[in-house]
Amino acid sequence: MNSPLDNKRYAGPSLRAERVTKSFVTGRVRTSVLHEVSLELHAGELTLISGPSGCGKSTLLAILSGLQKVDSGEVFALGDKLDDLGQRELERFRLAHTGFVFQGFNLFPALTALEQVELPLHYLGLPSREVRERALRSLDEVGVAHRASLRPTELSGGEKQRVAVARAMAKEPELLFADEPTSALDAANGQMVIDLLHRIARTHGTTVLCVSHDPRLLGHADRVLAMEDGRILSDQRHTPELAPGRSNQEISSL
Ligand SMILES: Nc1ncnc2c1ncn2[C@@H]1O[C@H](COP(=O)(O)OP(=O)(O)OP(=O)(O)O)[C@@H](O)[C@H]1O
Repeated sequence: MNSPLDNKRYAGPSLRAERVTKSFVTGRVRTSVLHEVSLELHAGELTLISGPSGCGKSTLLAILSGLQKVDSGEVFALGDKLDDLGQRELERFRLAHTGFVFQGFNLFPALTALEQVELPLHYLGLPSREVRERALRSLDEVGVAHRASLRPTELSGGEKQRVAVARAMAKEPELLFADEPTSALDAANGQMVIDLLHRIARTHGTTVLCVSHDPRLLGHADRVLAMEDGRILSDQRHTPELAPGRSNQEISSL
């Protein structure tokens, strides 16, 4: 097995789940959330997992990203079996190879947009100059470089989510996970964020996995997995409605 800290360009499916089951026990009640879910995800694609509230989307994302353990079954990320990694190795794997975008942005109130993006790069141990260059490049890529010195209270919802995307991308992760990234946004900003995630998948070869119950996103993914009651019911490929020529200036105007 490769070391989990190797720079990974894995030729097979970047994420693979084999007959994954998961249940939660609350008091005396056991809730089965995932029933033998199997899937393969590939680099350079935006895959959307859609389905009604409570069907297990976030649990599946948490398992595929190593945040939660399976009850049975196996998960492979960039060729590594996640269950074989110890807690420390898993944390290092996630730091080096994964990025996350959440519904609530998860920005630190006291930090400027630039500092939010720089923070994980410092954790990676990169030299200060590279940290600054990468963070500025990442903010520029999502169209908010002109907001670099502002704190979250001074940013719109769409700008906050774009800073969160920049923070996730600055590490140049192979795997990018987004849990309901557009739920707190209006239609125009929601579309902008999903198109950004799609563009990132295409231009960086990133595996982007997005879970959402927002039907407006369906047309913006390369692939849609429809979930219900802890099972994947369908797996469809799309030609996404994308605006590839959108400039950063246009993005900034939203
Ligand atoms: N830590 C936990 N402890 C107990 N039950 C949990 C836990 N996490 C999730 N569940 C339950 O598992 C089921 C699936 O939850 P999950 O968050 O994966 O669904 P979801 O499809 O992402 O829903 P939503 O769209 O509302 O976020 C729900 O019934 C939820 O209450």
